[in-house]
Amino acid sequence: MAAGEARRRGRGRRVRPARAGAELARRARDRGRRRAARHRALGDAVRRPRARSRARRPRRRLRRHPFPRALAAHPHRQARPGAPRRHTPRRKTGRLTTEPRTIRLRAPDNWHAHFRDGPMLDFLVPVFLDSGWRRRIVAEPNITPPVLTGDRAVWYRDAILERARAHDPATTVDPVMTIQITETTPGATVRDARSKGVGIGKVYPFMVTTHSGNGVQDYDKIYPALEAAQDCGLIVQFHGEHPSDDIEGLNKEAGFTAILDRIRARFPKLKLTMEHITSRAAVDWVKAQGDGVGASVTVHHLFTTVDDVLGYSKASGGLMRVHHGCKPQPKWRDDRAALNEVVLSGHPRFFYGGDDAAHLRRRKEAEGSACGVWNTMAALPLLVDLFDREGQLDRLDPFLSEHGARFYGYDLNAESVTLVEEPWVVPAEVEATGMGDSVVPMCAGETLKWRVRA
Ligand SMILES: NC(=O)N[C@@H](CC(=O)O)C(=O)O
Ligand SMILES: [Zn+2]
Repeated sequence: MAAGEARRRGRGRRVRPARAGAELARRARDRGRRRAARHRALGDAVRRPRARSRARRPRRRLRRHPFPRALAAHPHRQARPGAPRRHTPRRKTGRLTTEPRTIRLRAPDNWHAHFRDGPMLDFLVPVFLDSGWRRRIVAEPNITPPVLTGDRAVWYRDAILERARAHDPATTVDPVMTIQITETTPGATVRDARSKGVGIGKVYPFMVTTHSGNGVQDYDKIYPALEAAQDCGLIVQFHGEHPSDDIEGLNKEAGFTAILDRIRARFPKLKLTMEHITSRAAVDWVKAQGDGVGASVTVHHLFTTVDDVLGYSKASGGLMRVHHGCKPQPKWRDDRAALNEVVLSGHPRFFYGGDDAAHLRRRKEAEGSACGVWNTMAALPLLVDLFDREGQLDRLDPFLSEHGARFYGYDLNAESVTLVEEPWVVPAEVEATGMGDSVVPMCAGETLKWRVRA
């Protein structure tokens, strides 16, 4: 997004997190009072029971081409000046016609997220909780210095939990610990980390993404660590892009499957995840594997293509959109179609991993722009809208909170998160307290159909 554009958008507002929290709480109280008043006046239940709402919505077959519709409702279309705003249709519930629909989800897990460190950590943790991410969140290890050992992972988890408890003393958030596996990680370090409760090892390719200067060039060199991981049951997550300069950027993910084939042949019992996949090639590769291979999918890769980043889509208005830029970069429409199809089909080895990757505005809107999409706030509203439009709401809980939990060996969450079908304007930017800057969220300044209930 061009500098200053968000400010020009009248609908977007700059929100201070602390004030935003108070404001949300106040609005929630007001809503509760209004709802109670309506109950008293009308003596009726206003919230549609979930079972009934599902029963009423006939299950549609998965569209062969979900995108025309997804594009028509693409959030960026709504943001264009002068474009008609879409309004949430009010559903009729008996006599009442004004109460918005609600959906109660099993509390979602997020199998890939960046909490960062220092003041950014203080800033981000409350946003995760307020945006509905209140259970398991995989804490990526690419902080400074990186998380390379079990001891540092335990420190990081405690640091995240401390911030979470300060924001909400009753928090149920569960930061899932990771260690980064590099070419010099000894097997003993993997075993030690596992004994300290670390469940995931993370492999970044050399110099492909943020803080990946210590990433892997020669995958044979991580075999001792992978062997230990296979033995002690550490699941390994791969940022699946080939580090070789001989393989060009948009082909790096498809090219990486050759590396994974070799790893699979050598360590057939190693459980692994191909993360934040973006291509039909990756979808097909993961589908062709057995139970030991899973894949995480972000929300931005379900919605955007490379044209949205490079400024070729109508929605981009002909401008390069750095806030959509991330690694792996979104690919072509057919790749996005493959992601949508597999996720909406309910395939049990595909689960949500947001790759929530906040960067300060000055790091994004720069020559040498940092990669990463900050989707934490918009993710759940966008996913509910997508699954709803495709008539697949029944498959949203599995995608968000069941497939991943089963793959990683956890019980299903007992908690829930509620979303309300009410237009919600995503802030144009959020002040990054104490950092003299802000962070621009996905769908900045745009109106989404659903919002997370505080
Ligand atoms: N996804 C990104 O584009 N960036 C991530 C790193 C990563 O997960 O690749 C980040 O740390 O900002
Ligand atoms: Zn990431």
